[in-house]
Amino acid sequence: MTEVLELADVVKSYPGHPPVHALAGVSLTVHEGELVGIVGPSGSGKSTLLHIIGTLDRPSSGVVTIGGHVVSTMSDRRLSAARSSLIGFVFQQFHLIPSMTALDNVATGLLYTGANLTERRFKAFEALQRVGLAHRLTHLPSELSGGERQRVAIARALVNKPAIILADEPTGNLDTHTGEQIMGLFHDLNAQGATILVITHDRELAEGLPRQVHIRDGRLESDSAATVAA
Ligand SMILES: Nc1ncnc2c1ncn2[C@@H]1O[C@H](COP(=O)(O)OP(=O)(O)OP(=O)(O)O)[C@@H](O)[C@H]1O
Repeated sequence: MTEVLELADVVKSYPGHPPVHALAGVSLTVHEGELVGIVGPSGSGKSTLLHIIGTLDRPSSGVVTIGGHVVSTMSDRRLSAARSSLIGFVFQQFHLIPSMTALDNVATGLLYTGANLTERRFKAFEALQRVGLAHRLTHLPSELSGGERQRVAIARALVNKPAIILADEPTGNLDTHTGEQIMGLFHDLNAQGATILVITHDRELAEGLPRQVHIRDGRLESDSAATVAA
């Protein structure tokens, strides 16, 4: 199986008296085609891990490899160019552009690829089809339900076929039923081959995922994949 993500002894410390070790030596391997929940209580280090896996921040020490690229030492310029092919982000608050149609919101996921507008819109259309929103292309975010907004955000995340889809509390802003539909969509996309990491404080949500990694006090507390393998 191909390794898509590897964290090797990742430490992230914030200066202070005393310093805070938000990540205190995290090692984790995720293979292509996995659907993994990273679960932990408030203050456990989830956001810090999200920023580091998402290449938005760098570890104090340790190595992060995504899709075969060592991103922890990559220059900012190369990272900016590569990020959308490495990571597709899905956030709790959707983060759509209010003045843009669903189609153009998704097409923004291809802005740094060099594709022209026609190509970007065509790929955006295909991505919206994959999330079941081919009938909502010209709607603005304000004309969509919460679940539909999150589907647009998921289409934007996957439009450039990133190595990993990284979802931060993706159901946190949705009612229970809609949240279950969004998790169902992640399962479908995963069955089609997408590698997906869901970061959440919600143990129940994580229990519905094939692999769960628990984090506490900046350390991996347990990994269901390791339990199965042991
Ligand atoms: N910029 C920062 N400077 C100093 N300490 C920080 C900084 N960011 C996070 N921390 C500390 O690092 C630890 C982990 O924080 P982090 O935000 O990663 O946890 P979390 O699991 O995402 O929490 P929550 O679910 O409440 O957002 C906490 O003790 C936090 O106070």
